[in-house]
Amino acid sequence: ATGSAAAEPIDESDQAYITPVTIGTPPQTLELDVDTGSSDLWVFSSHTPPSQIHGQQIYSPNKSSTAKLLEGHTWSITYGDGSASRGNVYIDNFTVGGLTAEKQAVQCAQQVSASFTRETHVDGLIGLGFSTLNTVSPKSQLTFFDNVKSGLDSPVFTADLKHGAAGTYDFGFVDKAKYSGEITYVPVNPDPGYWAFNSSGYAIGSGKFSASAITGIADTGTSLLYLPTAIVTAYYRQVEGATNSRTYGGYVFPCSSSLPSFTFGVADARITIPSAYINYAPITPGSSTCFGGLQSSSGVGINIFGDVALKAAFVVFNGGSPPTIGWAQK
Ligand SMILES: Cc1nn(C)c(C)c1CC(=O)Nc1ccccn1
Repeated sequence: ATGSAAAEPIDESDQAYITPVTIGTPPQTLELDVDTGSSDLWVFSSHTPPSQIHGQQIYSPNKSSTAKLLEGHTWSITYGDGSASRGNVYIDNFTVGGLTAEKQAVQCAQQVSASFTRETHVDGLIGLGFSTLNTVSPKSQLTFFDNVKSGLDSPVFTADLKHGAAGTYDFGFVDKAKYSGEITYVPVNPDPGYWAFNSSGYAIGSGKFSASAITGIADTGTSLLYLPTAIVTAYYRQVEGATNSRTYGGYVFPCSSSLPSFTFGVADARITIPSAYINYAPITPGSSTCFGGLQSSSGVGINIFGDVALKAAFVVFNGGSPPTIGWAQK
């Protein structure tokens, strides 16, 4: 089997991408944020306090004839940026891009933090990290990918995210039409539960490539690219008027500044992020001060190749044994 689903940016800065899914019988449609940086599939639901719902679509298990409460199980997750959610668990049919997991654990939110409430277009997350990270207790649950993997033509899913346009998540196949040149595969360390890999170095604009092993995670659920401070300060030294703002929590610069591109290595391959992707967004709508799409990972604790990096490439998440990750230009 194979599947293919759209990944729509929720706003003009591609802060997140949403993918339509259906849950239960009759099917209830929600739009979820595919997140390779976590492994919980959770949704706004009929169990979410109305005061915490601000335009999101909800899943009502009591309206699904195939929903079954997973008795005595709860979940609670806190993301690196401090956002959080928690709740109970139902088992139901879950379909993405024409692919159905019959008995998918659908985690219903009974509490979401303010930043999730503010994100009106995001009805929940589909965690596609390794199932070891799943927070359901007392028995942890499998991700959608792990539930459908054995039935896929190939045990893979791919991300083709775009800047300001709809991209796709494909399951079970690698679409040659979506990339140029070759895909370079590198090992993944599944132990932390993330798609962790080593980048081979970086270059700023047309500068020389600096070889250095940078361990990071490929995280579709994080907007920006977070790298070591030394790399980030070297980058913004080339940006007129850039400063590291404590007020805004990162590097900002005049929106009119011209920015260099940023290239990262994957083994001997090179992925170049166009400068436009690094001019991420005005700090507040209409401001002439812009926030950078490349920020330091020192406050994060881990290097994160988020959407700013991912949308410059075609990425293969290979769930075979051993797992690997493939990067191609497009
Ligand atoms: C932005 C950020 N800061 N720090 C410290 C980390 C670890 C992140 C990444 C992050 O939290 N991603 C996220 C947030 C919500 C849902 C899914 N993924």
